[in-house]
Amino acid sequence: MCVLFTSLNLYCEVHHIRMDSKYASVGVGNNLKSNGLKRKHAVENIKVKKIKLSNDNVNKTNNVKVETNGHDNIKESKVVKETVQDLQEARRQLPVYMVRNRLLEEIKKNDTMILIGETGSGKTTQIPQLIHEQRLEGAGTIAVTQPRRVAAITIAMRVAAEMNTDIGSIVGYSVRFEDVTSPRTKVKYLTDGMLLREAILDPLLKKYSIIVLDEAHERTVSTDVLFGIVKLAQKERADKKLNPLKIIIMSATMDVDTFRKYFHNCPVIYLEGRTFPVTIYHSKMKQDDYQYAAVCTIFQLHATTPANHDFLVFLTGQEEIETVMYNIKQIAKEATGPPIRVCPLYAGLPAAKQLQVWREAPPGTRKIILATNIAEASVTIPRIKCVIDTGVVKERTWSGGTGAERLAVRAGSQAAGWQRAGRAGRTQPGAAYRLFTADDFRSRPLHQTPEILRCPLASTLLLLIAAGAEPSTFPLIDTPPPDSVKASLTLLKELGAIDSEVNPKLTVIGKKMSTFPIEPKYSKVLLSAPEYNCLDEMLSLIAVLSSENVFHTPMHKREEAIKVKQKFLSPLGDHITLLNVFKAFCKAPLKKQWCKENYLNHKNLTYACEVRQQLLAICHKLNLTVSSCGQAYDQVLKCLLCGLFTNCAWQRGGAAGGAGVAGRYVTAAGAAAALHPASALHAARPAPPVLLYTELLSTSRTYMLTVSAIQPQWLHQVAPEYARRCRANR
Ligand SMILES: Nc1ncnc2c1ncn2[C@@H]1O[C@H](COP(=O)(O)OP(=O)(O)OP(=O)(O)O)[C@@H](O)[C@H]1O
Repeated sequence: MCVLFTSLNLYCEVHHIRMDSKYASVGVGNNLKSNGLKRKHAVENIKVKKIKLSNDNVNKTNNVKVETNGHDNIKESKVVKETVQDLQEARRQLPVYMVRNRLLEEIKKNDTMILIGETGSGKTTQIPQLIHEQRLEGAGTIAVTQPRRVAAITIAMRVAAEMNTDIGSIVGYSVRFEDVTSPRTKVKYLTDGMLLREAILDPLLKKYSIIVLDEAHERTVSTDVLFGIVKLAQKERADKKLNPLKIIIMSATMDVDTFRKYFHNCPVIYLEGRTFPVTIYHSKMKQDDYQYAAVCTIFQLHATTPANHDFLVFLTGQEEIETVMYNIKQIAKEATGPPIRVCPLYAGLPAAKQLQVWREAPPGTRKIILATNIAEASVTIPRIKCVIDTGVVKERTWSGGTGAERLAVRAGSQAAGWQRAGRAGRTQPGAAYRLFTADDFRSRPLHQTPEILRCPLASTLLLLIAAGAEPSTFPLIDTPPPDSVKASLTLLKELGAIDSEVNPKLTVIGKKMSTFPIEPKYSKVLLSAPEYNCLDEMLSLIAVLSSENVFHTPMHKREEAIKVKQKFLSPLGDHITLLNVFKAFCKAPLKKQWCKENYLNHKNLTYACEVRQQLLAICHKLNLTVSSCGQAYDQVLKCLLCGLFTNCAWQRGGAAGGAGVAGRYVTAAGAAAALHPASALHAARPAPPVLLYTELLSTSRTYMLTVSAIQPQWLHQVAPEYARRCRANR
């Protein structure tokens, strides 16, 4: 087991000042040529403001103090919690804090500005605090958006601690299903999706006097839409002589040219310097198996570094994280080095479990965090000394034409590489081990493709229309493919959410749909459920469908896991099977143990319970009657069809094809699709003539995921107009 690295220490000096650089992706390192970032994207001939840092008072203190007993015996170390003084001292060392007066001047002067500063320099935690200390927000509130909920929560907590105040008072956060703010809140961290939801109620976002759009490089659909919303809100507020809106766009690695053009050539402020260096290592040779390479690297480092050096490993998804976690635990039994605590971190993990990553491990124990790109930007996980970057990311792309999604593991962008490396070097000097070569890194695109160019747009368009915008004229940085927009508008029209595809307005049902933070097809299902007397079942089912896979099929116990799954299987298909699982989980007294015995994922089922609670609260607000249809599962499937009627597939050659063509279907859009081998219906004979699928996924073939058998006439009963069109087209 050996992975060879070449050391490319990009830090010639720790507190570097680049007086000549106009390049946005400052990332880590001061040598633009050697880190592969060319200046071809530099903004030429613009008024670039540079804030120069002084090295004088830069003092490398770690704000988690480790008291040792005089020698290097880590096991006997005592971790001391940060006091208010410690926190203030740590603040003073941050590059942003050191140039606060200059920065505040710029903020006062400009209505809109772009701020570029290295990872960990203090943009997210300090800028809003500094603004508030000067009361620049006036009577309004400062909103700071984050692409991910875990970042919004942990940063708000950090800022509240630095300001020595309770979370939810002056500093608060608002994320999907959780609002920890009060009328006193002046600094509010929130996900971009939440601000977008607020824009439905007030498109001018009048309660905010300053909006900080952080991690702009991520280009999530919600952030892209928000750029347009705040730009329009700023103009309209000025035109109507309402309270002015200040906009600050921030990142360490953004494409400045594009943003600057979009925001009327606003000033760009470059902030230089970071507190701690990060040394970058690249693999000397190409690694064919990045999971294997990651495990090798973990144990190489484990044997040679002190226990208080925690590791952060970037992987692509939950299954991969669980496999690597299993391998680490097995190898750790015989490996030399301190005890290990492995913590997963991915979007589908229940909120409380995600936050466990921020808990201190017992002294003398090494924490190894296995994360998806949820931990790539914004977050600070104290004690992370080594980042292990597999260099890959799982990316969904969607075809508006067939409605199929393609899920592929791809090489990440250079910006992602710098962001990942930037998770080290935040509370102490760090290192990033890239499991790919330097040449490979240099050949990668600078930035990833914006999400808006590759994902379904129905949810976003619904919110946009709910906020009173006209999709065809709405100012977006990048225009999504016309067939994506058309397919999404058609879907909204068919769901009854909008009155027309041209100049659309929300219908009554569309307005209700927009209050649910889930896909429109699912909110339509919930709104239809009282009619079928099954809202109780649908809440459970939609909650499970909004979570990650609840089945746990370990490679080494595959046969047994499949055998155990049989007891939940329904001949009607996967949806009722999932309902059986969820009902049994809710009844089980010792849930963790029960999940283990039944090869079910305890975390994902717990997350589904959380989601169900929140959806139920919204249903109560909308006065929907929650009742159960008992065992009348036809009702459940008909109700599901109310939202998913565009997801039907017919057996090729008709039902007469029998068992010979099992698994070969054609969707309403004309795409050939097969039943996924994991489906409860995969072995059904004769194969059901019509299926309802939840997702269509293209890998080597196009598969239907989470599927149920339906009666052909149901489609006519539930969506007669659509059924007629389908029949005419088939
Ligand atoms: N939860 C935390 N625990 C300990 N230190 C923290 C925490 N959050 C922030 N810090 C400290 O504050 C510094 C600044 O963090 P901040 O998130 O403001 O940086 P940033 O410039 O926004 O970084 P990025 O571009 O990566 O988002 C960190 O480098 C770290 O030293």
